[in-house]
Amino acid sequence: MLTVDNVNLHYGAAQALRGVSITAPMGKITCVLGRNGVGKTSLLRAITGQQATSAGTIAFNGAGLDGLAPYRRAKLGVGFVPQGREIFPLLTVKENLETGYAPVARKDRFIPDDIFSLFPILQTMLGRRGGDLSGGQQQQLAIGRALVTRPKILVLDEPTEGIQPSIIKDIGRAIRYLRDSTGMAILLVEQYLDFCRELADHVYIMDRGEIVHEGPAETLDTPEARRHLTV
Ligand SMILES: Nc1ncnc2c1ncn2[C@@H]1O[C@H](COP(=O)(O)OP(=O)(O)OP(=O)(O)O)[C@@H](O)[C@H]1O
Repeated sequence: MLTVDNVNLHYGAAQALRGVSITAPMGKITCVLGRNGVGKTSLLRAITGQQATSAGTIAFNGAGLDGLAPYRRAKLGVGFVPQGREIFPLLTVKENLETGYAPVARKDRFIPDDIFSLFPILQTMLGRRGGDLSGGQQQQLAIGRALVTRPKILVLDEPTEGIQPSIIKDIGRAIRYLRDSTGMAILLVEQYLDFCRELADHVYIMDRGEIVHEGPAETLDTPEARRHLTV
């Protein structure tokens, strides 16, 4: 499992994470909710190694991640689907998927069939440029690219943002399938409450850089949880 223990993160003098502790067990979907700007993306940046922490520890399946560069964490099985998707617009869908080869052994440098079973549209659009895809298709491509790296934990930053409902359903199904078929850990950050309530095994809520609530998905309906989520 992923263990984040008492982590602080600063941008200059501004503190974005304050003593954050969470776990994301294998075979479970863990969801972190919270309003805009409470530190959700910063938490994922700390986990994936894009932003240095100023205190605390992060470990995955017993291996300390602190101080490791993002590609080293990818090699250890941390797959990341960033906010805004970060698809290469001028590369084809196939080439975008192949950018996921970097951290994998030479023998594993192929695109697993599962990706096309989960997202058939990617197969039909393999030769199209990433920039020509719709937002929802780009999100599927971003998840596909992360799966090419053979992650043991999939970390997703607001996968439903700006995406039409039918594709949100497909993405939810894919995340559930990945949990059940591969036993990977899934950690996702969201603002969309219903998506988390349906999908999550365990939820955390953040407010102003801190974890302020933790529990099973049903606890999202308690007045205390709602208070932290309403604008
Ligand atoms: N590169 C940066 N430099 C300085 N401050 C930053 C930087 N990135 C984020 N922040 C600040 O850190 C705080 C947490 O931001 P963060 O993006 O982690 O929140 P978030 O919950 O993911 O929000 P959103 O839902 O908008 O993505 C905010 O106050 C934000 O302004």
